[in-house]
Order: sequence, then C-alpha cells, then structure tokens
Amino acid sequence: MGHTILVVEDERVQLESIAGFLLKQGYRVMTADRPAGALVIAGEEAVDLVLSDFRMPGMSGVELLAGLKQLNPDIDVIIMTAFGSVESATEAMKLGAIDYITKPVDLHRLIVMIRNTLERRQLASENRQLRRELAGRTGMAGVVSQSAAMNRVMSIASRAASSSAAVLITGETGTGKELVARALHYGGDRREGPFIAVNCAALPESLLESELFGHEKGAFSGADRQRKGRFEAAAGGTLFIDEVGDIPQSLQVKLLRVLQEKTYERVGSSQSLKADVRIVAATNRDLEAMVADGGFRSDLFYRLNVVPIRIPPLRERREDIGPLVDAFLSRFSTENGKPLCGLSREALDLLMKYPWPGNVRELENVIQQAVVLSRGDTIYMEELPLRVHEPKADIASAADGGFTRRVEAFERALIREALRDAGEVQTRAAELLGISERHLRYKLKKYGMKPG
Ligand SMILES: Nc1ncnc2c1ncn2[C@@H]1O[C@H](COP(=O)(O)OP(=O)(O)OP(=O)(O)O)[C@@H](O)[C@H]1O
Repeated sequence: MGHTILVVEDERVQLESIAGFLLKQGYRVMTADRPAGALVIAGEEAVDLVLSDFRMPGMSGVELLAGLKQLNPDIDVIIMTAFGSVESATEAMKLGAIDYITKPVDLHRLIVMIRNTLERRQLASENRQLRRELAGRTGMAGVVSQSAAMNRVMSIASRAASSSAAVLITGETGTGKELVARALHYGGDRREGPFIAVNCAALPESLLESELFGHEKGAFSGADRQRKGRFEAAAGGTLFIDEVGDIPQSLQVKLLRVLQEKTYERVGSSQSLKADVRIVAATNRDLEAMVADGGFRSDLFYRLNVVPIRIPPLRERREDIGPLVDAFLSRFSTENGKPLCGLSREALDLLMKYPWPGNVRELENVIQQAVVLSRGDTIYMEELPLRVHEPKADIASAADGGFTRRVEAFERALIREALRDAGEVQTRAAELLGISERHLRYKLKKYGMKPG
C-alpha cells in the first residue's frame, strides 16, 4: 500500500497493539510514545497520517497538532480520545484534525477511517494536480482579484507575462506570490515550457548550489552520479526562485553571473551551459533594507527587480475576501463531495473583520476546514476556528469585550452541538446541556439562533 502511518500513544500496550494491527494491514508504521518524539519523526519521514492520543505527558494534544501542522500543513491527523471527552476531540478538529475515534479503539472502525482518510487524500492530491493543469491553461484567470490593489497587481502581471524580463514578487507569506508567478508563466510565451520552482530557504548552502546548477559525478562526497540542476530543468520555461532573500552571499555572486552572462557551470565542471530561463523571484523579506545593511547584493537586487510586483496583505484588500471565500467554498465542496456550502451572514462578517496574518493561505485553510466539518449546507460562525472569533491583532476587539465575546462564541458552539446531538429537539438538548428548556430558549433568542 505504501502509506506511512505514525502512531503516537504513551501507553505501550495500546501502542504496540495498534501498530501491530496496522502493520498486518500492509501499512508502513512508525511509533512514538511521547509527542516530542512524534515531532522528530514527522520532521524526518514522509508521514501520510498521524494517529495520536490526545492526552499525553510532556505536551498537550493541541500543541502536538499545531507542531505537526507547522511541519507539514497537509498531514492528516486522527485523534484517539478517551470515551466521554468529546469536547477535546471537537477542539482538535477545529485545529485541523481530520477525524477522531474514542477509546478503547475499535480496530474495525479505525481501519475504515484510515482507508477513507487516505483515499480522500489521494483524491485531493489528484484534484490539486488537475487544478494546476487547468490553471496552466487559464493563466491569469486562476487568480481571484476584485480589489483595486489586486487588479493593479494583475494588470502589471499580464503586461509583464509576454516579456522575458525578470520579475520580483514581494509580499507577506500566503499572499499568493507563487500563484502570481505561475500566472506569469502560463500567461506568457513560455507557457509550453516547464515551470520549475526552487525554495532557497529550504536547503543548506551546499545543497542549494547543486540544486540550482546541478553537479558532476564525484563533485563532492555523495555525488555518485551527474545531476541536472533547476536551471537546466527550467530550460525553455520559467525558473521561480522562492525566498530569494535567503540566498547566502557566496551564491548571490553565482546567481548574479548567470543573470548577467546567461551561462553557468554544474558544480565540479568547467563546461559552460547556456541559461535559457525566465527568472521570477519572490520573497517575504524587505530586500531593499537587506541591500541597505549589506545582507543582499545591490547589483543582484537590481537584476532581479526589473519588474517589481508587490502583493498587498489580505487585510489591506478586504474586498477580495468575499470572492475568495466563494472560490474556496466551491472548490472544497466539490472536493469533499458536499452540497455546495454557503456562509451565514454572521460567519462572513467575522471573516471580513479578521486580520488574516496568514493571508490567503490562512483563509483557504479556514474554509477547507469548515467545509470538511460542516454537517449541512450552511457554515455558521460557531463552526469557524476560535482565533477568527477573537483575533489577537485586532485591538478594537479587546476594547469591546474580547473575553465576553469568546465566552459567548463558546456557548453558541455548545448549544449548536447539543441541538444537533438531540436531533434538534429542544427539551432533549436542554437536558444534554444540563439547563432548563426555558433557559435554552432564552439563549437561542439572545444569540438569534434558529433551532432546526
Ligand atoms: N488571489 C488568489 N486567488 C486564488 N487563490 C489564491 C490567491 N492568492 C493566494 N491563493 C491561494 O493561497 C495559497 C497560498 O498562495 P501562495 O503559495 O501563492 O502564497 P505565497 O505568497 O507564495 O506564500 P509563501 O510566501 O508562504 O511561499 C495557495 O493555495 C494559492 O492558490
């Protein structure tokens, strides 16, 4: 089957029994009896799915989940929770866990859950691939833009696309720099050629050099055969140099030479190769400030910055939030086989007010999660993550009673859940909540929540 599952559980007997069972099912299984160990494994191995206990010594389930998602935002996590602590499971799902199972674990249910999750994962990745190909054909059309600021960005991009001038895209993380780089490629004359991306922050200096330029067999210990670099792979197309501000000084010189002379050599070779690429670079750093304090070569900066494109953060172009929400809702509803979801008025209001420190990527994640968790065709504000309810960076919200708003959001979530579990029967929901039916009716009225 080839999928790798990481099981995290501090009770050894449980850990071994689940791991043994999954091994027999043909999965590659890794185990950790402490959350810290799990993070080490997830950082080093290509893990597809994590099956984790929620209460363990040393680190809370919430922290573990956040750590795993930081290492790999695409990792799927299933939580194992003690019978009766469904709140923590719901909390885990709000934080991005894909599903939960109560202990003692029913192995039959577990395997169905794992198969479904892995299958959905496979479909999602195929979908992403198709979307990329489609975006390839549609070029600029794949980029949602409604605000004047974003329309300006796209107007510059469409004019730059048909030239071969170097473009430098700046903007905070998640603003869409790579998406715009792809639009530049697929909207231009080189669209039939390859679009190759290299992330300069992800690799140590020595590897980055051979990643960019390739190496000859025997160029350094471990180079047991010749390897082509990204410049060669991108021949006839576009090379997207992401996080260009992280390129070490020694490589900045080499990159500058390629841009000036359009030739380069593989590491360990003296034969010059012709660089036939269009360069699009991106960074979330302030390159001009780096130039001023000597961290980035000014000559390289000017070579890269022929056409500068600055993508503003989402909080400075709130008109884009609505159309982006619509685009993501339709994409994720289709991907998850759900009826086309809409957002309640209050939910959309919250999204419009939130400062979006993670920009469009964060909005995309919030909508994806809400669609996955939604039980009907409407997403209510209670179904949005807590941070959206009380944004830390939003100073106004502290002044108008952040604490009360948070308690209220929590109350609403509890009520909605109880109503659901009670099949929308108010008497039963009140019983589940341990309050009188009158009290429940009062709360429903206060929050303007419609039962049913
Ligand atoms: N205007 C947009 N329309 C549609 N989708 C968008 C838009 N902007 C960003 N996205 C989506 O948001 C996600 C993040 O975008 P992208 O990876 O391009 O950001 P980035 O600025 O390159 O991030 P980083 O700096 O972290 O590498 C992607 O899934 C992208 O498709």
